[in-house]
Amino acid sequence: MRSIKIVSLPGDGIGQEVVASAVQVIEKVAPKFDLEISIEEHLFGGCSYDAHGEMLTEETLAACKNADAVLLGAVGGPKWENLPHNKKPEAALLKLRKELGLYANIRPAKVFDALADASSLKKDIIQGTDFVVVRELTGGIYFGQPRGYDEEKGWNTMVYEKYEVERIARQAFELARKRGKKVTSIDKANVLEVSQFWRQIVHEVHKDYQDVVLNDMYVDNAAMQVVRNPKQFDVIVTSNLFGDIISDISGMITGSLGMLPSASLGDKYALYEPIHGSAPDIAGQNKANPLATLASVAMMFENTLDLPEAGKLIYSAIEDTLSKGYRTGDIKSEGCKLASTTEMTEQILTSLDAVK
Ligand SMILES: NC(=O)c1ccc[n+]([C@@H]2O[C@H](COP(=O)([O-])OP(=O)(O)OC[C@H]3O[C@@H](n4cnc5c(N)ncnc54)[C@H](O)[C@@H]3O)[C@@H](O)[C@H]2O)c1
Ligand SMILES: CC(C)[C@H](C(=O)O)[C@@H](O)C(=O)O
Ligand SMILES: [Mg+2]
Repeated sequence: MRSIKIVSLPGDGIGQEVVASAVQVIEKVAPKFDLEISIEEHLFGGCSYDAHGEMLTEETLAACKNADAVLLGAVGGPKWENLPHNKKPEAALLKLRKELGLYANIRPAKVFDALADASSLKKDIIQGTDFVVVRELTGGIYFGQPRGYDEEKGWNTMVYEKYEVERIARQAFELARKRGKKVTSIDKANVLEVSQFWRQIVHEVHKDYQDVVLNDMYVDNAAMQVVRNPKQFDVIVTSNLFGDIISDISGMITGSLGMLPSASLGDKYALYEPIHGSAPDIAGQNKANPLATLASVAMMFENTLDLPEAGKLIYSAIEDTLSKGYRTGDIKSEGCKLASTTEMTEQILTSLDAVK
């Protein structure tokens, strides 16, 4: 039996609810693949601040560095919104990503067949959509210096070093090789020098991947193209801020933000998290869609634990549950069986035993 240690960071708001669901699924799947998984929960974000006066304690950080993989819910919420900028839960999330060197954020946007009518967009536009946003996660305007604001002005700096663009471009080309062999690099090279630089480096890296088609797209057009014709995309590679925005837009394709998982990968560590936030508007009401987090767990089994079959099993259970008509409120449609977070989880657990 293989022993695996996972650190879970439920965080704030619905983070607590969706990670509770994920823990049950991990515990159900692990024995099927001869895994002994220990899940160690730590405080992170606003809840950690309330308990310890710090959003990310040294202890939590050390635990993450000592784990095979980290599973995160979400952080933030109105309670901590008025703290100084660098003390907010969101700043702690950036610190965690930086400390763990998680430069590649892989955000798949795949439309489940059963949900082709959950989006307000036309079914023939979204059905069959399957692309991945490869978002640079530890650089760009999120981290550039100088940054700050005073009474007269506010400022941030968007910087990319050559090695940062090279390594994220390689991730995207490697991924495209395993998929549809097409990369779209999204930038704002018509205005920003940093984007011109980005484009130049991506094209240099492309010389090593001539079997993959590369095209460039400006971010404003890309935002429109993602909802106009999402099937044109295979792998999207882009900077930290543009990737944040483009991936949330994908929520319109998949039916909800609650359907979008992610893997944040570096050379040493891996963290898995849904792309959505703590959803204060529905927190504590047992309404959150756990499927983005469960799909993140599937990615964890596929990547870090090298068990693609376990990942597939979770995806099949999601497909099965959706095809039986179970839906949380965010993806509900006429005639569906409206389910709470816990009911959805129970259905997934049942499906995990039923599907192959
Ligand atoms: N990774 C993270 O920890 C993360 C990501 C995004 C936002 N945030 C933080 O979360 C807080 C709230 O941010 P926001 O409201 O802009 O974005 P959000 O993603 O929390 O919510 C946006 C909308 O989507 C809905 N939604 C999101 N996830 C859902 C789910 N799983 N099931 C059903 N509905 C879901 C919410 O109810 C809300 O209406 C902020 O403090 C923000 O900074 C954290
Ligand atoms: C909360 C925030 C710092 C974060 C980001 O912008 O990266 C979130 O929006 C995300 O997409 O994970
Ligand atoms: Mg975001």
